[in-house]
Amino acid sequence: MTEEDIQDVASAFVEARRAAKILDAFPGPLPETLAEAYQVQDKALELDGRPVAGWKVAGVHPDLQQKLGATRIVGPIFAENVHRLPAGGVAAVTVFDGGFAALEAEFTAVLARDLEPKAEGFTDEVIMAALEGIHAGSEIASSPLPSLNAIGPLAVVSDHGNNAGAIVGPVIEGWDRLELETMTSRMLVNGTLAGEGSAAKPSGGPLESIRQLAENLKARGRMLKKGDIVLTGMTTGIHEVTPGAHARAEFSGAAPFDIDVNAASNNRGA
Ligand SMILES: C[C@H](O)CC(=O)C(=O)O
Repeated sequence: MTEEDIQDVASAFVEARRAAKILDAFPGPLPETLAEAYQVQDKALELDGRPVAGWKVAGVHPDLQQKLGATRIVGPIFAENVHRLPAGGVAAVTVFDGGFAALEAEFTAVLARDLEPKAEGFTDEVIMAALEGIHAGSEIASSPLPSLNAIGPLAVVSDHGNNAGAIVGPVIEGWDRLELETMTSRMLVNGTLAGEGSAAKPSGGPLESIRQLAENLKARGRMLKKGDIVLTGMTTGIHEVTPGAHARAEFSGAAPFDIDVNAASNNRGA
């Protein structure tokens, strides 16, 4: 991609999100590498200008991991799209009506302090020492481009990692001592069970997601800061929704929370 391509693709996604305008195709040449896709993501962050309160991490399909040289991808979460439900309750979230929209039950880390790189790298011990806790949570994944997820990780990274928000629910009781398999999750959409899982679903669990995110951000001259949140990867599936949907997220060791899905409008995009 040329510098002009990067600018044009980033600007098209930022404008489409700002105006809640649906795109009928990827707006320009698709990046050929993840390095190019992150250049688009960084340009979009620069053009958008809103404060970032954290990051989402998603798995890369095993068939694509070798070609892309990664097992995870990441994307930013804007502060205004973070819903905090410390005791459970209901979050009213927005998605792009006619675009891609999905909810995902995710173990969600909150940083108690900056995650500084150490000589030994971002080890489990280094990460655990920087965490305030791991919470029940949900990603609101949405893009103005309905085919974004189907096109694949290069497209997803280019459009803000396909993120439109996060719910940070109650802290998981015993988060710092439980085995990953015993930290279970399930999501119901419109009253029907949509999927079940556990913290073991993203290979290596939440700490591996945070480690790969920290390495990714370091390479981009960024870092995880005190108060940041991290959506550590879907555990029960990618549950596609449309405005008007209602969902419930249930995690072992935490009160449940509910989600009301609304359409983003041009004065409150995602
Ligand atoms: C819907 C996203 O593009 C995928 C994702 O967030 C995940 O797999 O996790």
